[in-house]
Amino acid sequence: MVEDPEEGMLSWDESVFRDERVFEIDYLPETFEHRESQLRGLQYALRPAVRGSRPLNALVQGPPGTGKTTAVQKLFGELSGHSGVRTVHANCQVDSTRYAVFSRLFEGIFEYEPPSSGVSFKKLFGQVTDRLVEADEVLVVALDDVNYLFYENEASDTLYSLLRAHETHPGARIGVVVVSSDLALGTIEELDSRVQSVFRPEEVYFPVYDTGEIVDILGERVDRGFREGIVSTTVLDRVAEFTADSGDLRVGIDLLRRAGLNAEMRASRTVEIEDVEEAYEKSKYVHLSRSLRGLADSEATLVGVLVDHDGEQAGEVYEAFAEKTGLGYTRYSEIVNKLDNLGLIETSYAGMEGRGRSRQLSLAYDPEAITNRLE
Ligand SMILES: Nc1ncnc2c1ncn2[C@@H]1O[C@H](COP(=O)(O)OP(=O)(O)OP(=O)(O)O)[C@@H](O)[C@H]1O
Repeated sequence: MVEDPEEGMLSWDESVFRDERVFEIDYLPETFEHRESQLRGLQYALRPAVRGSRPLNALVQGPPGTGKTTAVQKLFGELSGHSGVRTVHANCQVDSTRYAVFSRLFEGIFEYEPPSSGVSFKKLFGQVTDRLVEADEVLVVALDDVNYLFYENEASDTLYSLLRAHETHPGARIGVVVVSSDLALGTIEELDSRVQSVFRPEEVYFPVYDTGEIVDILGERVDRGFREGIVSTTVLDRVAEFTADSGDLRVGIDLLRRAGLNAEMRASRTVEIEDVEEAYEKSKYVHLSRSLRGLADSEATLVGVLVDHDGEQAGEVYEAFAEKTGLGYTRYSEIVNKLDNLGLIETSYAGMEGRGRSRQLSLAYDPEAITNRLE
């Protein structure tokens, strides 16, 4: 390495990072501390699969960024090493209808995509279950971010098909792990009664990490991601405080990476508190970016309309929205509810009437932060 003559300065070919990939969103951590009891709970539910039996269903709940997806991925990785077990992870933010979920299952099982049109749901379902029976495999399905299936009114149908598969297609063995980060959603209570009567899941809760746990987890990332001596304990503590305030570990991981880039920008060999504080101005929006990324065009359009009509009555906002999209009031109301559930907007009843059109709609984030991320 060529040393820059000026002490403490990075030269062109130096980096504060040892391995920047550990801060990427889809990096699966090697160590997974502070989730022992949750892993045990899930293992208990899924263990029958390795013996060739239908596993228990599970309901995983907890706020965003508390390790739910990572826990499921770890266990699925272990399970898929067993012959006779097939695991498929569906992200309902992407696959938000029953048909899309079953297409994902088809792809996971056959290892190629189903034809893009002309296949009925019934046929797709039959192909999936026939194959499972033929191959003598147990299927474990994760419905991650299941709240999106609820927003589209598809949750009951999807679960009903999966949970009753062994009755409609004898010999099929399917277990479901339902994952939700929307705590306002009473997942089980919101399902149709016909589904509730067959869905008695093992419940596993993921609480937010406390500051000490965050320091442990992020400290491990720092060791892997940064070169030695770059991030001091004081700086790590500051990152952990910001992370604990948001409750979402993603904020901390994003903060570390951005703070490292800021230090490099200053050509500094150490990350300082000021790098972290500057980074926080962006990292605090990781949740916003993630929610916006999952929106359909018409939904994003409504968010855009609200930037210009922030705080107005639902009826007024609708007029501007209809002008852009031509969509009807019913669809508009559904989108408003979804954005409300996602925490992107806040709704309140302004007048005495308490009726739909008199609801007041406000953005839950700084309009400028939204505009920058909508593009
Ligand atoms: N105990 C842990 N050890 C190491 N990394 C962790 C731990 N818990 C979470 N993470 C990391 O935090 C990030 C968020 O975790 P994950 O995606 O599993 O959260 P989640 O609860 O599924 O979030 P959401 O509900 O928003 O989907 C991931 O990058 C993951 O690697």
